[in-house]
Amino acid sequence: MFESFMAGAHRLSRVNYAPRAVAFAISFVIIALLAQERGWGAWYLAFPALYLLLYPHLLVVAGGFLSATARFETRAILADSLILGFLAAFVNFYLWLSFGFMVAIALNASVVGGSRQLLLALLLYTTGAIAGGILNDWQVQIDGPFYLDIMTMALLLGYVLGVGFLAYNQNARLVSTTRGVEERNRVFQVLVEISSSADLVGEVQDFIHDALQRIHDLYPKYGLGMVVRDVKRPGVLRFVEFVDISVEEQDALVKYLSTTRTPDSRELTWINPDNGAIFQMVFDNSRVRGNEGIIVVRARAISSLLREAARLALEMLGVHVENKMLALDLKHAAERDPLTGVFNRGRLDAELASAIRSRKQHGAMEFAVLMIDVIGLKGVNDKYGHVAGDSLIRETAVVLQEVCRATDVFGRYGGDEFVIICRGSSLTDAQGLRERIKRDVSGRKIRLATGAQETATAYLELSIGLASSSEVEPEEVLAAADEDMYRDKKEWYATHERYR
Ligand SMILES: Nc1nc2c(ncn2[C@@H]2O[C@H](COP(=O)(O)OP(=O)(O)OP(=O)(O)O)[C@@H](O)[C@H]2O)c(=O)[nH]1
Repeated sequence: MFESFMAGAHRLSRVNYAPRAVAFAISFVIIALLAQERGWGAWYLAFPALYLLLYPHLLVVAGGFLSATARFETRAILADSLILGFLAAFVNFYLWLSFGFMVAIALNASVVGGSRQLLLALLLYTTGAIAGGILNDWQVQIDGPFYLDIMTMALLLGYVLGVGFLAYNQNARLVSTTRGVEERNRVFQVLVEISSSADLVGEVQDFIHDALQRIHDLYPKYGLGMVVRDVKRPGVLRFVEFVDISVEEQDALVKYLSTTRTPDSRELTWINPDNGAIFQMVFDNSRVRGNEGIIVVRARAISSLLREAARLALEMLGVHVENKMLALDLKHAAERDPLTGVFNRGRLDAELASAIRSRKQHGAMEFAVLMIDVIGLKGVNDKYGHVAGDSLIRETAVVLQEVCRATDVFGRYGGDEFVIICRGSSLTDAQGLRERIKRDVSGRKIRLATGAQETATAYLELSIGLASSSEVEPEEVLAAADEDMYRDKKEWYATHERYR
């Protein structure tokens, strides 16, 4: 009940309440004992009783009632100074009590308001003492019975220790709050860094690696892991990244996560049965495109802040993985030929431009281009229909792709024409590739789909043109390869007269 009255009071008033109430109550006992010693009448205790026993409680309730600020309490301390000065005169300046009052108000005022408040408090204490002295005809009796001296000293000591203890606690709380705020700021900063790094880092895997590394820099004592998996099929782990976790433990974690469903609470503690290591896992709940993010922390327990950071990082990860996958899909769609799945003309042009640039900047970077045309596509179209023609184009792409080296850039230039760009290759290398195609691919028997489950066969015939930057200007390589291809085609028709 009283607690609820007090709840509205300022924190400073609430902190001061208990020490004030206790110290005042003991002061009253001392005054009562002194009154008995000196034979003062009971009526003499009415004012001290009201002030020392009742006032502290009324004060804090009033503070609560008025929803008072800290100022209310600093004013109350000044009022205490005046009244305690008055009380000092009232007890005929009994030395230990007067001294104790003064020390207490000086201590209180300086802790709460610094030197200005201290000066004011001492001034008011003196004023109260003078006013009380005048009213009390300057009756002075500074000594008291020994046991009261000791009691007052003990009270004073207890009060000083109490205030010191409170100040220490307040300070400790302040330090821990400051630490919390600092940590929060660091976490926030890292999350911002992760977010902005997403635009710089190209691949999702690199992004996850980078994000995890940054979180690890923040919490270096924990081993960390980040996993993106298919929500419906937990066994399908799309991305897995670990920092500061041994290979054996990585294997155990991957195995465990492949078979574990998402817990309802989105949190899990897992103990590796092999070595007893404890892992905390936080699951992301925004299932972007059917994926789920998991952050793994090797720790007995994690702070709520780290948990919160993990959640935010996962949310961000979800958004960025989504964006990156979308961008990859778009990039894939933009540079691929829909019929064959190999690079389209746009990508081939870009690769060619890049090869031309390199050749111009670094003279040694030679490149060669092979232009390949399917002979007789029109005939296939006419004889078996366009489905069969498409099938021939697709099969040609497959067999040519097989013959290319990893460094070659292969694509469909348009219609029945394919291009291979050989970067960093000499003319002899490219000639070798052309020979390989002529030998291994040309003349191959191809099965063509002609419609509903029907097939036909055709022999793949190719005319191949070749040009290299070692022979012509880089910009002219493609046109030269095209020209060479027509020469080759003519030659083919010359030797295969019946196809005319
Ligand atoms: N089925 C199909 N046909 C295509 C496609 N693109 C182009 N063509 C056809 O392929 C033929 C290409 O023309 P040409 O190169 O003159 O025909 P060709 O029969 O290969 O003649 P040569 O190359 O001179 O031997 C044209 O008839 C186009 O209509 C395609 O995507 N699918």
